[in-house]
Amino acid sequence: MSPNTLLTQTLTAITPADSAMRQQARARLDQLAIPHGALGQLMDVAEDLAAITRTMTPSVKRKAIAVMAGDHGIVAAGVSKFPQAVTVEMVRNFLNGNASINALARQVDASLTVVDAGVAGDLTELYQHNALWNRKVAPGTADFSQGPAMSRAQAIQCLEVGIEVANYLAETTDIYATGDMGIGNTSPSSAIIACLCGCDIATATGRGTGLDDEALNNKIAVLDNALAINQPTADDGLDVLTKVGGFEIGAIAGLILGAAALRKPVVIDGIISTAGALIAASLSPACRDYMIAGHCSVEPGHRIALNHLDKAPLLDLRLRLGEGTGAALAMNLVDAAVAVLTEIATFEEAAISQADTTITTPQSQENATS
Ligand SMILES: Cc1cc2ncn([C@H]3O[C@H](COP(=O)(O)O)[C@@H](O)[C@H]3O)c2cc1C
Ligand SMILES: O=C(O)c1cccnc1
Repeated sequence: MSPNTLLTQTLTAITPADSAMRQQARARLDQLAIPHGALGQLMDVAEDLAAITRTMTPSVKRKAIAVMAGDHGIVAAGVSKFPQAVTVEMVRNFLNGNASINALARQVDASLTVVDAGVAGDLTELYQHNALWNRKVAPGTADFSQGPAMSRAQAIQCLEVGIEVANYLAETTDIYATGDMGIGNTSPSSAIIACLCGCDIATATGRGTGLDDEALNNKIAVLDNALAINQPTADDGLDVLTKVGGFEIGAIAGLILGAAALRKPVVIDGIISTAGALIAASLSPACRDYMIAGHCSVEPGHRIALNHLDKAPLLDLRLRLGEGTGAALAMNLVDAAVAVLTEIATFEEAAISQADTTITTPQSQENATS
């Protein structure tokens, strides 16, 4: 990588979240007028937000969801239940405001940006739409069951698309969420997870949009063979993205890197977004600090990837959709985490009696007198 590209500048700008601010937040959370730790995972997110934003009063009001779209040559091997045309059709649906992500983004008052990172179909008539970015790297990846999905230059290009989106939105955004659209994209996601988490491809592969047993077995065989042909370097995110990735997955990884460089939180959606998160973490381990895992989907590889990133998902609702839906839903809980940190009084502030540290049970009284 040459030193002056957007990617290298962004990687250089990423530093770990602030541990002093994390400690300060934890100290306050420990003193809240509740039984110790009683708000559970919301308190962990509150601590993360303080460390990410370097303030005890983080704001996550201005929410931006970016849906990265791209197509996949590997659909020719019969790995998805739906035809490739659905990718374009769903992009149109997003722009008309009628998709699942539109409904859930409205619910949390989040903006929606749709990025053509590599859709196979022609979107020319839609580019006039302000919410759609034309950053088509190529009309779909190559079929990675035959050779690499993309060139190394294209992998860097799609990462930089995501960084560009993060930077463009930065001025009006407190918190990002990732989303994806691309028929066939659970296949590259499972392949990325197998490579970067070091697990068997069969354990990381699921039914996607609803494959039956026979089609699932075919998907596993296709992916197993694709990994044997491509031999991605197991711990090299750029090589893995190049050989078995997708343009929208690279753009998701770039969005995460961009958010981390800007010191803003980013809520990660389902298996496709989490595959992007693995690529991002492989390029910059510190960027993991800025990720909030929105949910855990039904796809078996998703749990493996979240464990590898050491991220506890906020929701487990049997979702298996993508588009950013799980991340949008989790934004409600991120709002709640801010309220926990900024609105709840401590024992001292609210003049509430603290827990007894010398609890007297009949047994301990007996011990004391004997
Ligand atoms: C109508 C429709 C809307 C979607 N929205 C998200 N996906 C999700 O399903 C696709 C991945 O599954 P697979 O790898 O099995 O193709 C992606 O487009 C993902 O975003 C959809 C899929 C369909 C059919
Ligand atoms: O985990 C996801 O987000 C997912 C699962 C199946 C299909 N599309 C997306």
